[in-house]
Amino acid sequence: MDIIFGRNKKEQLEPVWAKVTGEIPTWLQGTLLRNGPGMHTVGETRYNHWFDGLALLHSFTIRDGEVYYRSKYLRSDTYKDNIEANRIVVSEFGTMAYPDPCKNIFSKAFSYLSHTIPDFTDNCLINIMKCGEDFYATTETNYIRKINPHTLETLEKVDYRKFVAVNLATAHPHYDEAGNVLNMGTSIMDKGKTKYVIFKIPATVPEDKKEKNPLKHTEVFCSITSRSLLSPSYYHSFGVTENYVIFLEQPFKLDILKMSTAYIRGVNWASCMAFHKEDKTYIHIIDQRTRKPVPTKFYTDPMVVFHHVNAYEEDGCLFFDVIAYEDSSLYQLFYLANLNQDFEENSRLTSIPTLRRFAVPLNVDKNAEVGSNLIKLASTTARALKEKDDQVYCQPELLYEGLELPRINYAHNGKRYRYIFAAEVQWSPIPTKILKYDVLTKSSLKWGQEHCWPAEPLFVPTPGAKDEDDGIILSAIVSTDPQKLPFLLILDAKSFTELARASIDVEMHLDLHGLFIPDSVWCFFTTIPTFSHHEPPLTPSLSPGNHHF
Ligand SMILES: CC1=C(/C=C/C(C)=C/C=C/C(C)=C/C=O)C(C)(C)CCC1
Ligand SMILES: [Fe+2]
Repeated sequence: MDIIFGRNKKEQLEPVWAKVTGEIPTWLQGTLLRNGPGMHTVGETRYNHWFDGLALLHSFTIRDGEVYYRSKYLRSDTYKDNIEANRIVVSEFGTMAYPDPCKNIFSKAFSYLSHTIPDFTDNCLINIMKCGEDFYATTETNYIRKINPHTLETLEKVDYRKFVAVNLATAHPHYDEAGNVLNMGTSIMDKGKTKYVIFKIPATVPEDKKEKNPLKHTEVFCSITSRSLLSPSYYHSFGVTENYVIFLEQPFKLDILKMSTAYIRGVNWASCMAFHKEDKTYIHIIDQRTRKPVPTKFYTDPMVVFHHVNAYEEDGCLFFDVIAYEDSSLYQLFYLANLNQDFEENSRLTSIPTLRRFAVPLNVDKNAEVGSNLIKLASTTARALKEKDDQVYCQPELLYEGLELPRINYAHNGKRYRYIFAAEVQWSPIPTKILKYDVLTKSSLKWGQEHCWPAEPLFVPTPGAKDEDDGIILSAIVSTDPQKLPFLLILDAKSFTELARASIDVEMHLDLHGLFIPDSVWCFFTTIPTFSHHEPPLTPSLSPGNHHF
């Protein structure tokens, strides 16, 4: 297991052709671009946690039934500083690092304390975000890194703080139909307040505006004051519907005082986060029309959510589906020391990830009896119990046990939907199968094969699709069997049967998240991607001249 998780992966700068078996649908043309940790040791030093690893971007380009692969380390400042020093010099989630061992530790500590919030890493290893015509590698700090999605080159380092006052931001933004980005971040102790800030980055900038970079037109959509100045909630994603935003202020919290002294105490950021099992989970529902939270105070039992699946409005209710845990043990499991030979014993979750559906009444009858259930629908067993003082206690419906890394047909984001594509996980954090879950019939289809560890399954719709599941699933599969090459799996999303696989002779890393860029998007680029002389010889159908750029 150490080999799969902890070993540094080589980058594959020259595109390498895959061996394709089966048939790739001819309409499927584009690039699957994904991100995840790839380097876990630098010189003699080793990261403690899998989420610390240096970002390795990889892409699978699908053209005319063929696939080629490449990968490249994100040349973040963190990467460059580490490589130059030949040791880890920048702190990550699970590893505190000391840039200059010769320098007087007190002077360094003093400079950190005087800032309260230290400068975070730009090792953007979690996801890829599309912002206007630009693509960014993202993590959860205030930094994102622009990348060239074709060559995987690293471009500008962008500090969110230049455009919106946030110290942290999620790696899971939402997009509306026009491509505008909606994201959330935490602003820590700014002007005496700690807030959760929802912000919008426009997809396009009006012609008459001087500043062409959409980020420069970022606007704050709404802010919610944290319940506590010094211990805001940690969150990894949030939900949207057509008219609302859903934010869970969960009892998995950051301790800002601990963070401000972590450096001198020699502890990592992860140790400054704690699950408060005695606290509630507050459900904030923000009305997009008024840009204000609805007045009713909704809450539920303590839980930890990393991934929101989807949400929608129907019959006067707001439904939201999340993958929830009973505690924060997931983050504990990814310490590399646990992901070793005795992995089966050391990496058991203490709570299994479950798909839970919440139903929130949008018009709360002030005169409803205390204790009454405000959800009067036959379609769900989720309840919302009226309490005194405008409070409503929400009890979810448990839909499925043992799934993570959920994706949907994004055309249904914020709308009524039926299918969830996810990785099946049981008591260990390792996906063993890919799953299609039907929230209507509560039935599932699965794909799995011995020794195969699938990555997050991504849905790509068929052009002109009618049904929600008209399309294909893409998932990068790594194998624990050294004899077996990793491959890009292409499933028919309806039947969940294999259409094709593209095996690639590289040591592929386990990744986290990414996106698919259909070839039609390339034509928006000012510089049309051309094939460099490093690339494999072009077949006539692959030459740029023959392509529909
Ligand atoms: C560096 C850093 C952070 C990094 C968090 C990361 C890298 C989280 C990754 C989460 C993943 C991959 C979850 C998957 O479900 C914090 C804690 C935000 C704040 C302090 C500085
Ligand atoms: Fe995630």
